Amino acid sequence: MADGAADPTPVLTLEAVDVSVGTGRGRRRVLHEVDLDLRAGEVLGVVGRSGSGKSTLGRVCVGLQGTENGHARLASGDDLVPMGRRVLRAARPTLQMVFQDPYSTFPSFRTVGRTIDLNARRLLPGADRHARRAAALDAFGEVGLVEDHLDRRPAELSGGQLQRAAIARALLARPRVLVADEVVSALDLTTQAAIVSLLGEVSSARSMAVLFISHDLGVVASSCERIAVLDDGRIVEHGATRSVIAARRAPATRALFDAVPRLPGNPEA
Ligand SMILES: Nc1ncnc2c1ncn2[C@@H]1O[C@H](COP(=O)(O)OP(=O)(O)OP(=O)(O)O)[C@@H](O)[C@H]1O
Repeated sequence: MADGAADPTPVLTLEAVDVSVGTGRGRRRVLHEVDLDLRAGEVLGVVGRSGSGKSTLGRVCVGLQGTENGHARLASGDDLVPMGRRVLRAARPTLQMVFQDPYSTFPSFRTVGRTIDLNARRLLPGADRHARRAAALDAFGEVGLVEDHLDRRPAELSGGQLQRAAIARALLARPRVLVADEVVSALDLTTQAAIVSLLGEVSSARSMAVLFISHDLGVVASSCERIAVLDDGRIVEHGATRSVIAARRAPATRALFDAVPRLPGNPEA
């Protein structure tokens, strides 16, 4: 919401979602009965150790991951889980995901602007070249980039600038849900803080739900008012960040808490 407060109406609600992956005897369940709601204007943190199922959960939220049981309902009432191809195709642009490595989004041989324009052709059907460029410039402005950045190749931008460009690319679709999967893990601490704060700003300004995935409880705690802790594919704690961290009921939460480095002389850091 524009005033910075989250709208409690869910944009997406997961109910008892089970996911299994692999085939034959290697098939196994990696998400168990996950309940979660994503709210407009809110950055919801999902934290868990490596392999706990965070990315799988993120993919469920954008309709990229098939599920075995449960529902993933949009505010419109459409369910992503048994959703037919036609409905999913219509909903997909409003569900966007940004990944850890922005170089996977932007091929090295194209300017960033060219890649974004190729996406814009699909996401903004009917928009001519000038309208697409204007939309890209708008999105760039929103993430703190300028026109000159559009005309550079990925190697000519910093990691933080390229991650901003990846967020801008996702914003072109005017998403209702943005899944940010370890988007700051490869960045230095100052750039991490800037990107985290940018996600909060765009979520609030656009009344967009952001699912912020990280293995780092410190990063999530600094950026999300509400968090869910995943362990072995189950949400073991879920609630206001402050309370979850203060109580640290689940062993997984305690382990993540203990992994956050403390500065000498500042036990609270
Ligand atoms: N397509 C797949 N085939 C087989 N196993 C898979 C597949 N996708 C995910 N997994 C397994 O599911 C589990 C959850 O994976 P997922 O990537 O969701 O975890 P994660 O918490 O995001 O891990 P990381 O932080 O290391 O990225 C892991 O054990 C992973 O090996």
